[in-house]
Amino acid sequence: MTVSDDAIPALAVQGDLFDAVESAVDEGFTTAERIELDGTSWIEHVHGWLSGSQQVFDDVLAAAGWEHRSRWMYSQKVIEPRLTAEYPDVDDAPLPMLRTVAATLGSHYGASYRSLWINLYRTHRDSTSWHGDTVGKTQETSIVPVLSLGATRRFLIKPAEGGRSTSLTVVSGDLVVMGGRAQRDWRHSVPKQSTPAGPRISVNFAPEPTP
Ligand SMILES: O=C(O)CCC(=O)C(=O)O
Ligand SMILES: [Fe+2]
Repeated sequence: MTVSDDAIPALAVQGDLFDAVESAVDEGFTTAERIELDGTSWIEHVHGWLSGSQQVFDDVLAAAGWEHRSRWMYSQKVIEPRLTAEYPDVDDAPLPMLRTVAATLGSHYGASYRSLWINLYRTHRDSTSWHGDTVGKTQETSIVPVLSLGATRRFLIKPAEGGRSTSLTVVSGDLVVMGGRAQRDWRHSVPKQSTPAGPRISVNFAPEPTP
């Protein structure tokens, strides 16, 4: 189901024209903090990677083609607790700057990012449950970057076979990157929370298979 534009404005955070800041990424990834999850998987938290992220949030919120997806789980149709916009080709992404972002990520992580999907968590009640990204089905190892915009939320990752989860508190402009076997051996999620939060957008980049 495509969400009509009428459904979105209530979420828009009032942008002040005079506060408009140029957005820019840190090409040196100087604030990257890497956590080795195990011998073959890692997660990296790049704090404040994108500056001027509020402007990017506003622009993506307004321009993306949001869909409210549902899928069959056993015999029940379940509506996902978030909105999504998918762009199999970054050239069709709602903002040209996302192409620059994809290219910068590609050269830093030695991968090629063409395809992306964007999530909108309308409130603290929206979420993404435990999963590994589909790239894990076809690629033994992969590097999946996720750019956060808007409200602060928790990003969790735990071993696929169960165990303690590692929690990252992710603020607007932060980048979270999962690498190695993280999509096969680990599961990640953005849980619902009881503390009220405004809307958050995550931009997820899928790596092309390496030839
Ligand atoms: O929103 C996030 O930070 C992660 C979303 C995610 O893992 C996904 O859509 O596959
Ligand atoms: Fe994911």
